[in-house]
Formats: sequence, C-alpha cells, structure tokens
Amino acid sequence: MKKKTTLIAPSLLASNFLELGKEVDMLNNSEADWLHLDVMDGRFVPNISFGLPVISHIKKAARKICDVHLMIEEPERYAEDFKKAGADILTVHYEACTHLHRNIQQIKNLGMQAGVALNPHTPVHLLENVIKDVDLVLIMSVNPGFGGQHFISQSLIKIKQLRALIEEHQAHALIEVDGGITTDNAAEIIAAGADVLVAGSSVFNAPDPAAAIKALKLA
Ligand SMILES: O=C(CO)[C@H](O)[C@H](O)COP(=O)(O)O
Ligand SMILES: [Co+2]
Repeated sequence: MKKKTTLIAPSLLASNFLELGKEVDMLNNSEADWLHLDVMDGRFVPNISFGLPVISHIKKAARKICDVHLMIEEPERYAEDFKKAGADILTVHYEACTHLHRNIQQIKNLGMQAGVALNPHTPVHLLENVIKDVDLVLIMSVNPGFGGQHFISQSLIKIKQLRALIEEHQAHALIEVDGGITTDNAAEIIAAGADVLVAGSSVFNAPDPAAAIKALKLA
C-alpha cells in the first residue's frame, strides 16, 4: 500500500522577521505545503507575536496555503479581519471559545476552512459534537505561546484517540500536530495518525531549512 503523504506546515514564528520576504520565498520554493502563522495576543498565551498587517504582507508573497493559528481570546471578533488579511484556514482554540459551534460556522461562512486547537490538557472527546463540522483539529504538543519547546509524549495518545473519533463519526477533519516536532519524532507522530506536521525551530534553526522540510516530508 502506498504511504500517505504528510503535509508540512513550517511555522514562521521561528523565522528571521527582518528577512520575512526571503523566508516566504524559501518556503515557496521548498516542499512545504502550508505556511503556519502563529498569532498570539499576550492574554490567551503569555506571549505576543504578530497580527493582521504582517499576515496581509505574507499573503501577498505566499504561493501556498496560509494556515492561521489564533492563540487569542474572543477570536470571533477578528475572524472577518483574518479572512481579509488572507487566511485560508483559521484555527481557534477550544479553550478560548464559549460558543465554539457558532465560531466554527462563522469561519466557514466567511469562506475559510475551520480548525479547532486543543491545549495539551484538553481531552479529545470534548470535540465529539463538532467533529463533523470542522476541517482540521490541531493537537498542541507543547503548551502554546512559545516555539522551541519539547514535544509532550502524551500527545501521541491524543492523536490516536482523535483518529478513532474521526473514524467513528466518519468525519473529514485533518489532524495537525504542533510543537516540538523534529526529524527524530516525526515518524512516530505520523504513525499515530497525523496528517499535517507544524515545525518551527527544527526548520528555521537548521543549516538548510529547505532540506529540513524535505526530511520531514520523507519521515
Ligand atoms: O503554535 C506554536 C506555539 O504556540 C508554534 O506553531 C509551535 O511552537 C511551533 O514551533 P516549534 O516547532 O519550535 O515548537
Ligand atoms: Co502554531
């Protein structure tokens, strides 16, 4: 049987912001599938990254899908702005949404693909009533807010549980895994059921980022 292709979504959080245009060009010319864009508000997570104007500029240069990971409170206030800025996929955190079902519909009605992210402590079964509505579930394999952390091994169990939930409900959601992914652990994350790997530090801190992306793709 042919091995399924894993999608690679490098996180620009770890890139050189002074050279953002060159970094996007490198990704355009690499085997990366998506550009992962981490938005942090200093409230939902204890860090502030970048926001709408930066994403608008990235979108103009990018020839790949813009996968926006919102680590912000009240994401519904900004969904329309992220659509205008160029988000193709908009992922909100389960923990940030009181009205998650409504938030998912809002994202889809705006013409984007809708994702839901789970913090490391949030169980997968809490998604059973929305799993058929979402295009993507993002399993956080580190506590959100910072790049360069170590992969939490319990995430492998959560990926398997999520794969089982998706199959049980005959849902179409992709499983994206984010945090601490390297060429050393990528194969076991894929074997657990991941469809999309996010990688920041292991790509942008590598001597040859395009080669690091290729290596993740081959894992
Ligand atoms: O969402 C994130 C952090 O909250 C980032 O996408 C994630 O940390 C990727 O960076 P690294 O590969 O360095 O762990
Ligand atoms: Co992310």
